[in-house]
Amino acid sequence: MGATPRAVGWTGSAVQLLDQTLLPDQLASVEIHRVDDLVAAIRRLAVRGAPALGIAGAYGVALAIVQAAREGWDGSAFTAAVGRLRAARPTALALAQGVDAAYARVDDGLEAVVAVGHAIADADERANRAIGRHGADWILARLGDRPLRVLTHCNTGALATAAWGTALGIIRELHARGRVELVYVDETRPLLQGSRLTAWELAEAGIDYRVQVDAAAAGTIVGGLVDVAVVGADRIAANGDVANKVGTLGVALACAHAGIPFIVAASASTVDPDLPSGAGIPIERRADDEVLAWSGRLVAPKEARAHNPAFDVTPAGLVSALVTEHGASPPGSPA
Ligand SMILES: CSC[C@@H](O)[C@@H](O)C(=O)COP(=O)(O)O
Repeated sequence: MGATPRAVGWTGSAVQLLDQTLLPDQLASVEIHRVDDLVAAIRRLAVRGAPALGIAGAYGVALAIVQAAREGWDGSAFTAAVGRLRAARPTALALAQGVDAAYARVDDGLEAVVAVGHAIADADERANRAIGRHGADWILARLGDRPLRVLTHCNTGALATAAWGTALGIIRELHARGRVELVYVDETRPLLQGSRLTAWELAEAGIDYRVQVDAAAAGTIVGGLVDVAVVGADRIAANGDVANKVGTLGVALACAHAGIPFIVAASASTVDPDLPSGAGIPIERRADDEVLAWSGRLVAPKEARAHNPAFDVTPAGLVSALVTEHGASPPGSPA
């Protein structure tokens, strides 16, 4: 079982992505040579997960420099391309942060912009390792130093980050300490990041897991089969409200009912100081066919319309602890 390959990289002239839409069947990379191809790759979730999107955003600005030189863009074509990249997915704060940090160095040239992408990736990996340690410490201090049954939603692992993972990084750390009995993996409708990606990462890491449909999560939690739930975040408002993959709120509500901890793991940069509460977090709406079709076949009447928000917002009051690289704290307090 090898280390999970990097989700995002820079080849010297192109963005390299591990195409996550192909997992778990194929582990294959694609090289992206045009900014609008990167925008399309982000929209179809070839690369996804907030921290990985931040790295892709920074390298995407480098790609814009390369493409502009190749195709003779003027300044407004460059700015427009960077704008399309920044807006490719609205909920993950990291994408805009990665694009903005790289764009601020454009006048210093390609290497300076690429260095921003490398620095974001390095900082993310360091943050994730610290999140893993702090999260495992918090959980074991409260639940007792024993093997635990953990539930997670979506994918927050190496595939979603520079390496290691946030919530999945805590699970990896607990496993390294011999403290994981079983992980319940919500499949994560409609795009199955749980069953396709998290289950694959757990299998690679040798961690025992069961995939369950999202609708089973509340019963599993309230039925006493789970000791703790750990999830990631795409954006956290200043008051601690958390936007994460749709279905997270249901997990949090079930944890509150069952009286078990609901832990959010994310780098401190995920907190958006400009948003007083979760009501202001932009929630991505995705295409109807993600819900209404299954393996290319319609599974609803052909006139059906879908409600397909990609994220939901969990109120801070349902979050037992926010774990960042700085430690575990009650949500809404300084991270
Ligand atoms: C460390 S990843 C944190 C979040 O980005 C993750 O939980 C999530 O919701 C990802 O959603 P996705 O739509 O797959 O990009």
